[in-house]
Formats: sequence, structure tokens, C-alpha cells
Amino acid sequence: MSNYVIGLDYGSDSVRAVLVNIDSGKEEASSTHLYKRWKEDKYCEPSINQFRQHPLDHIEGLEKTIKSVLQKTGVEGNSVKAICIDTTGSSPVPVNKDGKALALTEGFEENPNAMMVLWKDHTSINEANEINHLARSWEGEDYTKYEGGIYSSEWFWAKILHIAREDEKVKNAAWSWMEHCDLMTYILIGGSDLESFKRSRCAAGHKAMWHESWGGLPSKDFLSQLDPYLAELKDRLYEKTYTSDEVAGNLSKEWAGKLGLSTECIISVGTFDAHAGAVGAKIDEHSLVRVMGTSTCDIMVARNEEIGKNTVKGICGQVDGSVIPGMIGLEAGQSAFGDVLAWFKDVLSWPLENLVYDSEILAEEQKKKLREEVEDNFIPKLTAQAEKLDLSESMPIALDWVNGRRTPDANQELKSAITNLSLGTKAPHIFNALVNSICFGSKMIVDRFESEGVKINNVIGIGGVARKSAFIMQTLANTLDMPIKVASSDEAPALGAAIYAAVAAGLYPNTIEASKKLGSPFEAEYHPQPEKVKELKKYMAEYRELADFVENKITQKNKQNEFAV
Ligand SMILES: Nc1ncnc2c1ncn2[C@@H]1O[C@H](COP(=O)(O)OP(=O)(O)O)[C@@H](O)[C@H]1O
Ligand SMILES: O=C(CO)[C@@H](O)[C@@H](O)COP(=O)(O)O
Repeated sequence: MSNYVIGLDYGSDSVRAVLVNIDSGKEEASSTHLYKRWKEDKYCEPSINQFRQHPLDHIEGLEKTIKSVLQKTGVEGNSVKAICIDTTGSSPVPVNKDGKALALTEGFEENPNAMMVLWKDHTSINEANEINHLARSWEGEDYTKYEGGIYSSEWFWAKILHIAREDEKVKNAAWSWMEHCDLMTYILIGGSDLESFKRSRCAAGHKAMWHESWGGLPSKDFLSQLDPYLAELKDRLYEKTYTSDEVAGNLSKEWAGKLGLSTECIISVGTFDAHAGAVGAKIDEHSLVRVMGTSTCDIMVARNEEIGKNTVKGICGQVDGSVIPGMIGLEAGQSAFGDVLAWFKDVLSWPLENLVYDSEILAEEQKKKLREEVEDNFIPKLTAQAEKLDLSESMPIALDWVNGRRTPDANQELKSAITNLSLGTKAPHIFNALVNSICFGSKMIVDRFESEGVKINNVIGIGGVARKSAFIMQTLANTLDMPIKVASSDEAPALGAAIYAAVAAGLYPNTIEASKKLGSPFEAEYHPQPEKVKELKKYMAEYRELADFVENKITQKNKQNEFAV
């Protein structure tokens, strides 16, 4: 009988599971579950950058996707030897003393502040600014230095501090806070002791200013100067952290019964989607793995001796063991990538939503069919028309900052802009400008890695956009002027999580060996087209100019507001 492992990847819109045959290395089945309440836009306020998710969305997805991959293959529950969970991050969740998500407890069921604060939620911009100001001014350790030197509102402490200030009830009811990847792991093992639970090295190192050199999380002295609540909370968080090739526990009796699996099934320590994706894409030294979804994450690995004490400026951190245990994991990325296109699709859909789907002329069945047709063809059709445009014509220039800038140099107060519009500008022109903008934002990251001494020999693309859009991948190859391979797995992050699970279960000696055998093959390679490379260089120069102009304008305005207060 073959052995199997399961990897679960919690993205922003859905959770995906893959069942992997350890002996053949084959992805035997996958399953996707869209979050119901998230799809209904519940608990979110995009106008104030509030994005929250109810834990029930995640728990329902856990059961549905695992049962689905077993049902599709008929694989015996006992032959599933291990599971690992990756999620988005930093997506912290307030929990009670039992480690139960607060939104699952009485009185908090409908309170967005008691739910998971999704990584893209930027309500904590002010708190992030306070952390950065204190880190630079208090004359103690600069706790941001291994996280690129700038703390982001997308991350752990800023989110917790914001919720604590916004909602006294949640602050007082939350015994502790857990990253989404840790909470889902804790649920699967039926966790009963938060203190001894093995928290994720990846999550702690990249988002919570955890580092071995200062004994774990930032000092209470630093935290108390932000808010006494954070210093107090530190006692109920954690000191040690663990890499995802380590065992967090066994599947609980309750969940073994629900899923039809064995309590012998190992659950490995949780991690983040991008880092698992890099392992699923067989990352090695000097490879840049780009996880291209609603946002992007850029992942690299380097030997300890190569990085040494160097701190790479303006990225999302360098963490020992966050990708390949024993190597330094480096992370950068863009706060919005596919989301830039989703935003434009949403803007263009106004007449559909407010006139067509509301009209009396169409029967409900026709509207339903039309909505499905539009959903399937919207971006592909825009893409087809954008591809035909002659780049030598004067094009609009756009920025990719609809959700701020993650790297290089995090600044979530930045907003996007589009210039060079004329009466002749049509939707495909703007779509093309937005595609260019997300590729130009990627180029800024590659340039920063290289200027900080991190050498890039090859680029690998994974994630929804890498698989869905040849146009974007070709534009990116032309922008970077480098070939880009695309992994054939639809679910590289979930595959990476499965790889960690296999190592934790002792089915492989280490993550590199397991990744070599179980990692995704490549299905396509995009090579730079010299003519387009030249044309895009011209637009890239205009992108840099617009970026400098917008950043200076916003920075000055914020300074004036500071003095005005
Ligand atoms: N045909 C397409 N071309 C370009 N982008 C697409 C296409 N279809 C979907 N997208 C984008 O892919 C993103 C979703 O990526 P995916 O990896 O599936 O999700 P997640 O980031 O949650 O893991 C969305 O932002 C969407 O706008
Ligand atoms: O930032 C990280 C990981 O560090 C990601 O979880 C975050 O960008 C969300 O990624 P997705 O766009 O949902 O794939």
C-alpha cells in the first residue's frame, strides 16, 4: 500500500488541498473550497482597508477539501501519514485561553475585530508607523533589522495593537494571538496547551520581529513603550519557534473521526504560503521564486555563511529556516498583483452590477448565465485585446500601489496613479498599463535584491497568475530581461506543505531531498523578446518617475498633516 501526505494552502480567497503519493511523487488529487462568508464580502470595509475573515470559513474548508481529495482517489485514511498547513501571513487571530478563535465564542460571533485580520488589512498603518519610529529612536535593539528595516501594517504586532486600541472587549477577552497557520495546526492536533504549542518560525521571523540573537520576540521594554498591553501579551505568546519539517503533534481523535484519517497521522508545524510554494517549486540557491496571486511574494534562499550578519534592506525579512531548514529564507513581494487587475475589473463592472444585473429585461436565469460568462471571460478578453496593442504608441503609465507598497521599502500609505490618458485611451490600454505596472513593481524588487548583494540566477513563477496569464509572464520576462520558468503544479504552495509533512513524518531525510523528488516539474519557459525589452525599458523609466513623484507628494502631505495636528 502506498503512503500519502496532504498539503493544505489557505490563500486569500480559498483553501486548496493536494494529496501526494510519497512513492510516485504524483499529485493524486486536489480540491478547492471558496470561503463562503468572504465571498459575500462579510466583515470587510475596503474603503478603510479592513479585510477580516471568519474562522468558520477556514474550518469548513479544512473538512471539505480533505474529504474531497480522499473521496476523489478512494485512498484509505490510514495511508495518509502526515499533513502540513500553509496560510497567508501575517494573518493573526485572537484566541481564548483554550486556543479557540474568539469569533467562535459567545458574544464575538459577528465581531470583525474578533476574527482573523487578513494580511492585506491595512487598518494598522498608524501602529506600524509607531513601531518604526520607536525602533529607530529608542536607542535599544533595532528589532526591525531582520525584517528589512521597516515594519509593515500587514504584520503581526501592528495588527494586534490596532485591534487592542479599537476594541476593549476583544483586548480583554483575547488570552493570546495566533498566526492563521498556527491556529489551523492547533485545531488539527486538538491543541490543549498554548504555551508548549510549536509556533511557526516562518511566521515569527518574517512578521513578529522574532530572532534568536535577542532571545525571541522583542523585549518587554520595547513593547511596553508602544503599549503596556503588548508587553503583558508577550508572556502569553511564545519564545521558541520551529521549522515546518518538525512535528507539531498528531491528528486529534475528533478530527481523525471527522476526516476518516488515523490519529497516527503526523501534523507538522505551520508555515506561510509563499515559503511553502518555493519548496513546491524546488527552490535552490540564487533562484527567485515568485508566488503570483492576489499579491506576490518573492522568495529566495541563501547559505548562512553567505548572508552572515548582513541585513538586506527594504525587504520582508531574512529568517533562518523559513523556507529550507538550515538556510536563510529571504522574502519580498508586492501588496497587490492580481488584485490590481481584480480592482480594474471591479471598476469596469459598475454598469453590469448597477444596470444590467438589476434590469427587468433579463430573466434571473439569463442574468446568472451572463454573470458566469462575464466572470470567465472578463480578464482573458481584456488580455487578448491588450496583447494586440502596439507598444510603440503612447501608452498610459500606471503604478501598482492600489494596496500600498510592500517592497522595496514598505509604505502602505502610498496610493496608485495612472498618467498619460487621452480621449483615445480605451480599457485595453489601461489594462495593459496595469499589467506593465505590476511587472515594473517586480523589477524594483529584483533590482533591490541585486543592489543588496543577493545574486539571482533564475526566476521561477508559481501561483494563480503564473498559471493563468501567459501575457503577464511574457511581459514580466521582457521587463526583467530574464527567462522565467513556470511550475506546472496548480497548487505549488500546497505541494510545498505536503513536502514539509513528508519530512516531518520521516518519509524523507530533509526538505531539499523531498523537494527534489516531490516538487513540481516545469511546464513553460518565457524568454525575453529583445524588441519588447527595449520598448518596456522606456516605460519603466516613466514608471520610476511617476513613482518618485507620487511618493514625494504623499510623504509631504503626511508631514503637513502631522504638523497640522
Ligand atoms: N486570466 C487571468 N489573468 C491574470 N490574472 C488573473 C486571471 N485570472 C485570475 N487572475 C488573478 O489571479 C488572482 C488570484 O490568484 P490565486 O493564486 O488564485 O489566489 P491567491 O492569491 O488567493 O492564492 C486574482 O487577483 C485575479 O485577479
Ligand atoms: O505575505 C505573504 C506571506 O509572507 C502572503 O501570505 C500574502 O502575500 C498573501 O498571498 P496571496 O496573494 O494570498 O497568495
